[in-house]
Amino acid sequence: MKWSESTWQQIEERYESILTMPFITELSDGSLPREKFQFYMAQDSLYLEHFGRALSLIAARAHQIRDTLEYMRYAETAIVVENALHEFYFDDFGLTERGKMQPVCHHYVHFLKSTAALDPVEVGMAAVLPCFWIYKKVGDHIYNNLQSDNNPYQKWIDTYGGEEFAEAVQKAIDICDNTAAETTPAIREKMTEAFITASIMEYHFWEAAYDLKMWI
Ligand SMILES: Cc1ncc(C[n+]2csc(CCO)c2C)c(N)n1
Repeated sequence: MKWSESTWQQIEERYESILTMPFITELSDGSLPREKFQFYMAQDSLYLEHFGRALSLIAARAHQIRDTLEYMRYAETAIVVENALHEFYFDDFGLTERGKMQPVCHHYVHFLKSTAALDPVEVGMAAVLPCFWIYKKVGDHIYNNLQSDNNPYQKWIDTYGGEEFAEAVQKAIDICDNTAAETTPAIREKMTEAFITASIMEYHFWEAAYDLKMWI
């Protein structure tokens, strides 16, 4: 069994629990309160900037030059393309500034950046994978269960349902599988651990937005 298959099995239950979170169900039916989405967008905008930096570190450290190129593209997409989505929502939802990074976003980006900088590069690759893979799965789930054609969050939903995004995600999974196959059992184990930790952080990112969780 591929590394990605056995690792996904270990987060399957957590993934299922993401699908029933109020943030996700209300985003799907369009009833999510505006202030919760605003909180999410502002934090996500900060997240993307640092996620792009983590991807750039991985790009620099990748063993294969073709993987370097791939992670450079991911970094560019994270910063440029995804930011366009945020700009749209900033205008549309009356957000003027991103504000301070709040606890869950802070925890997640620091985990990603320290893993990308200090752990073996294989572990960094595994740590950033849930960001792609979970968003793809959640995006598809929402897309397939759309209840209204007048959803204020439609643009967000479309971003993660597209074909181009699907290809990028599959490529990131394949790189991790090839990397896992070539590395040691100890590093493979650390890859799995990092993947699980990042998956848990994805859950908490949405939970924090719904609860508007801020520093005291
Ligand atoms: C908390 C959080 N996690 C994942 C994503 C999704 N995402 C961000 S960058 C990227 C890949 C390159 O575009 C993907 C899939 C997000 N927006 N926010």
